[in-house]
Amino acid sequence: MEILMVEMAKTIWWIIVIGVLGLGFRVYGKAMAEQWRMRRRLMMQGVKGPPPSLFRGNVPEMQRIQSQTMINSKHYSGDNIIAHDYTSSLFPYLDHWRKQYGSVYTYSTGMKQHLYVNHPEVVKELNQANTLNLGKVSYVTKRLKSILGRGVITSNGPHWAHQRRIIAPEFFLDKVKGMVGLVVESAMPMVSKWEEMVQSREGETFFDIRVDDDLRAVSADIISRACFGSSFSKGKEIFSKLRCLQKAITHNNILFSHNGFTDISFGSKKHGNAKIEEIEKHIDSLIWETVKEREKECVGDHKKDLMQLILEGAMTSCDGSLVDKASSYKSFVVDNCKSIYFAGHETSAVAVSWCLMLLALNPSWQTRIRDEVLSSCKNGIPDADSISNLKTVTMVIQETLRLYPPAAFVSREALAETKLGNLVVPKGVCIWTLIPTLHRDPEIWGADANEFRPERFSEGVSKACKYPQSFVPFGLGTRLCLGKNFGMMELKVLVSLIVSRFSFTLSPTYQHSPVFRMLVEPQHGVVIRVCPS
Ligand code: HEM
Repeated sequence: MEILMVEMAKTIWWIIVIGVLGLGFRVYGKAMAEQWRMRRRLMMQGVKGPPPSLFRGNVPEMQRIQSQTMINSKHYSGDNIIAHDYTSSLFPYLDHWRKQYGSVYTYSTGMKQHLYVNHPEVVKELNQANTLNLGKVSYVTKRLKSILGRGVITSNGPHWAHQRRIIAPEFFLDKVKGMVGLVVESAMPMVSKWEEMVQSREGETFFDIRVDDDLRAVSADIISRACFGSSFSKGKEIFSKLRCLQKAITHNNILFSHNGFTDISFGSKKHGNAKIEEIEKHIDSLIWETVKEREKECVGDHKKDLMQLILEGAMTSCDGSLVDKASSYKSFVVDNCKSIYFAGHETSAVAVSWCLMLLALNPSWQTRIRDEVLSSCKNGIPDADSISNLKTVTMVIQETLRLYPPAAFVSREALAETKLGNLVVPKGVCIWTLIPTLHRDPEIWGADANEFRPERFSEGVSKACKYPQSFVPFGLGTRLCLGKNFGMMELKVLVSLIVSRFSFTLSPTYQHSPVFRMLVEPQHGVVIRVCPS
């Protein structure tokens, strides 16, 4: 009898195992078949691409190309640095396939079919597609959940549209103009600190400054004060935790690592290790504490800064039916604060670092900026009026954003079948536009596309290149960067203040090594060699 019971238990156990495996294979098989169907539909429209393996798509080839590139990596210096199209070292497989299949091709990472789009005409279509059918890539937003939550950057559909409507007014041009003074105030302590450092080295012929951390701190201060008022006293801690989180998340390739069965079954948890979850919880509670402090301080008496708009927006969202119930008041507020914190400070700080690197290699442009700032701005300090006269500064910043756009990709997922001109993109396909490649395409920018020539922007973007819609440092279409005006103003102020006070070259200790950590940033920082004037 006992033996019979054991045998029965064993049989039941095997039935369960076989049932679960069968179900798993069915789900997996269905998802795989879907991917193959998407690929076939794209190929029938003339889109080519590397042949994928059955389970892992083109991931093995991506890994092989990537490791080959690491072995062959070169050392860059001087003019070589500017000419270096770093996409060939950061995303070598994309570059490899572009040369093989052209500027529109398809590839697979197993459970995801991708469409690479770097043709100016198709990018234009993407720019003009005024539809909620193109959202952010869902598997990437899952992986970034700890840092951006379900805020405006990562959400889609009506929930995204609602959040964007709440945040957008804070960054209208007239509002941004009113924040110039605040940006100057935040930047001056750093500039004075650098001046003191240089003066204290009297007698020495040069002084090296690693600019990145100081710029990050200034940019963090700016965004805290501009968007969240004085109540963000915990800002410093939040920023340093966000940076830790960014490094922890980008330890793995967040964009193109293999998305297999585990991604379908376990979603974001697969990548969530204990360290990431711990930092996330810490950041969320820091933000929530500051919100509570602010609510306690006084009610209804606040100036309408971004924090106030988000708080009011969260109230209406949670009362109404626009947002599904899971999105509570707390996560609405925390996620949007986190998003603005991240989007608003890393991007600007990295852009100024790259700009100083390029100016260090081009001292004649430093002189032109210095002359312009000193002649247009009282005491060399920009204000709401003089900032719009800084034409040379603007050109240099545009050229920096062309050669070193901090955001490497515009990415979208077709949430429903979508038409881009003549191309029908099946539902579920992820679309990738590699911004630096588009910005260095000689077809668009001419034979000098790999050179630093700010004068190409002297008559605006429309005259700088053949297809103006291909200049996309702030992204494109309906998801265009919300902080574009604010970011440009901030860059102009910082570059003007620094360049009008210091002449500098690139320190020999600078190691040119762009790295992708959600943004393309200088892996070892930018070190400038300041010469006392
Ligand atoms: C140099 C500075 C900056 C650069 C290069 C930059 C770049 C970008 C890019 C490429 C996107 C994605 C657009 C797309 O998918 O088409 C984006 C989105 C966004 N950026 Fe920026 N950004 C900068 C500064 C800022 C600042 C200062 C803020 C806010 C204070 C900000 C807030 C946002 C937000 C909220 C989004 C999401 C918009 C949406 O999905 O609707 N950015 N940015």
